[in-house]
Amino acid sequence: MPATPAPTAADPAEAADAPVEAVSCTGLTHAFGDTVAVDGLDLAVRQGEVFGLLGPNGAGKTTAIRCVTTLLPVPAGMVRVFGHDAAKERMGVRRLLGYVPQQLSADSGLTGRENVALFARVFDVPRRERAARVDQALAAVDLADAADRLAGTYSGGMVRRLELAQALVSAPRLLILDEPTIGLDPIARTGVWEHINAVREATGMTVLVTTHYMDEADQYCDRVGLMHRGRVRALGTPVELRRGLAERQGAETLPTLEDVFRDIAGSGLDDNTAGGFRDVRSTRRTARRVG
Ligand SMILES: Nc1ncnc2c1ncn2[C@@H]1O[C@H](COP(=O)(O)OP(=O)(O)OP(=O)(O)O)[C@@H](O)[C@H]1O
Repeated sequence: MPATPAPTAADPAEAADAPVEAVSCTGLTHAFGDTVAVDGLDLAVRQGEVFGLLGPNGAGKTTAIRCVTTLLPVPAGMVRVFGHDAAKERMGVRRLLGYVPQQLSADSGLTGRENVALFARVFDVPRRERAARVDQALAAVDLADAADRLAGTYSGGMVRRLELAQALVSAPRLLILDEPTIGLDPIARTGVWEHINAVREATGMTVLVTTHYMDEADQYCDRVGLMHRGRVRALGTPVELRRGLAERQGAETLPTLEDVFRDIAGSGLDDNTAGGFRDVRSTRRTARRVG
């Protein structure tokens, strides 16, 4: 009796059943003048996962996610969000996502509640649902008690949680966070991640996050892509990547994710990234935001 062939990715039945990826980038390229920030990026983020895009300063992380959010055009290649073409269906894509950029998005002269309500209006949350949705978003990030204080009186961690509430008020299927914990103390960093995870578990939302903090990625991301010079150079769960390096090196103890990155980037880590993966520029931005 002939053996039943194993299904392959080319199997039309399986392809029809396969869930649409939350984010799919194919050959994405974006240049600023002579600087090629993203250079033929291939990336697939699965529905419901927390995916970490890691890499040193200038790797192209922010540029790539700005293409996914439609804030930057897609000059070459293809970007899809839940199957929608980011170049052709910009509004359709925007309705599916919440975005917390590195730059200031909370207004220090408004209360926490007013900040979130503003986003509810901008993102077309139906008028009769708005007050309840604003309350829910504030509660989800533990800011209900501080909701009527001016955001200018918030700590750095509270500001980041407020920005999270702004992104969550439209109930996005995909939450994109650019360096959500940069410049925060360890307790505030943990708080931000716990709130992201709680909302993800409650809603099944997909999370795409950029970070320099390899320890956070190790702890909180289901899968990571290590980006260097405009492309993802290694992809997998944190443990898979760490075990892979241990096998290559014949090491008895499990290396860290930072070791994996150093192995992949090798001598390509230049002066801009000396001293590890701390982002001085972003830290300054955060200092300005919360100062
Ligand atoms: N608006 C811009 N104009 C010109 N060059 C830019 C612009 N934005 C980014 N670049 C350049 O593109 C490259 C990739 O930058 P990008 O901000 O995407 O990297 P990143 O990985 O997010 O870095 P960081 O962690 O420092 O934010 C860098 O060389 C950067 O200087």
